[in-house]
Amino acid sequence: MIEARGLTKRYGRTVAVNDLTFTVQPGKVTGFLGPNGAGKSTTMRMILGLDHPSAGKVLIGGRRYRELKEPLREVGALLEAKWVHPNRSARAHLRWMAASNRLPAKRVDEVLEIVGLTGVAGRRAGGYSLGMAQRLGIAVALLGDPGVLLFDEPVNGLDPEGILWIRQFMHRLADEGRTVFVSSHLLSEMALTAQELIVIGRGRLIAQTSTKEFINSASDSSVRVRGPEMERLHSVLTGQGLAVQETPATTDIPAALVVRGSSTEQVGELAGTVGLVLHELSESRGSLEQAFIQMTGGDVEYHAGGVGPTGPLVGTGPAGAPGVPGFAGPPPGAVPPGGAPPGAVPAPTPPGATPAGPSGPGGPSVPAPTSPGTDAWTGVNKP
Ligand SMILES: Nc1ncnc2c1ncn2[C@@H]1O[C@H](COP(=O)(O)OP(=O)(O)OP(=O)(O)O)[C@@H](O)[C@H]1O
Repeated sequence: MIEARGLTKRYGRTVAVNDLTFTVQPGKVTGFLGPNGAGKSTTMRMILGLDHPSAGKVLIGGRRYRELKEPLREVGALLEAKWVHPNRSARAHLRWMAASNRLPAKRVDEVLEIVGLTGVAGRRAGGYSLGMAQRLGIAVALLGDPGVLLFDEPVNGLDPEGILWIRQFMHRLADEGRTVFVSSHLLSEMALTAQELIVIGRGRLIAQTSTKEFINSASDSSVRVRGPEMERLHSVLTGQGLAVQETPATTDIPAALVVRGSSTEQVGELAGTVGLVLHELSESRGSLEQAFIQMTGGDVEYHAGGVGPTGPLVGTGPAGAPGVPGFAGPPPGAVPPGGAPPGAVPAPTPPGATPAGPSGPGGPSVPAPTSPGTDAWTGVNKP
């Protein structure tokens, strides 16, 4: 289990992590979700003792990282894949890691097998693809058979096969009862990977909730319904206080009613009770990414094309409901349609502009201060 309490990190005037309190439970994959610059990597570095909190604390199994007697046996991490000496083979690298952490050499072949690198373990790591390098990084993280695993944006740059492998692998680790904490800036990816979500924006907690609940609340959904007696259908639905909109027919799509704030079950049952025939009854769910941008919009540090927090990326309409008239989009920091997700904390007032840091577009992704010797002891994959 990982517990953060009031965790804060300041770099000069930049508050990278702001009073974060959350818990990561064992036995499931927990996603750490936030836009670029939200403070995910900084938080992970503090969990791993690579950075010191300015305030608050973070505990692994009830202890600070520096208090762990054999850290590699307690926590493994994948922060950046391409850090192995290019001329060293995967096996040689793992043997060196195992020896410097007093771990049995036989564990090297075990982890190579687990990540599927046995067949290429003798090849120089410099020639590995990104997917293979990620697997090697994961093998390093698993060397000490730790109960807690951290992955920082593990699928970045991978092809679909690599993404699927990592996703399934994380599920397997969680099924074994481990604590699996994985960061991403993509809600769509986390929707497929994580059972639980911790969502942050500009270093602050936005929500800690199950992925299912977060998605249900975050993305607007509507029911499309049509039948031969549209007028009667309309009055039955509005008679129940439902918000109903008519959508006219197009060349290939027939006219229908769009019902917000309801479900296909409710609409179908209402029609059924008055004996109305239906020709269509379907649910459409909004785009997750749109919902996520909307939810964290005021907390995004970097916007494409240098657009600020009040620019076009924010408030482009309700999630996945482009073209719905009368919706101008919420102000930055506003809760999504349907209210805040369960477990949501009040949206913060966006602080003043912070200086662009080194993790901005084009900059290195993890500008961690160097801690000589730390890598060998933690198994943290840093360049
Ligand atoms: N060593 C550092 N010195 C100064 N500022 C830093 C440092 N590390 C991070 N920051 C700043 O802290 C904030 C959070 O950065 P962090 O890398 O933790 O975010 P992130 O959510 O991991 O983003 P990304 O997905 O882009 O990696 C950013 O404003 C970043 O510029």
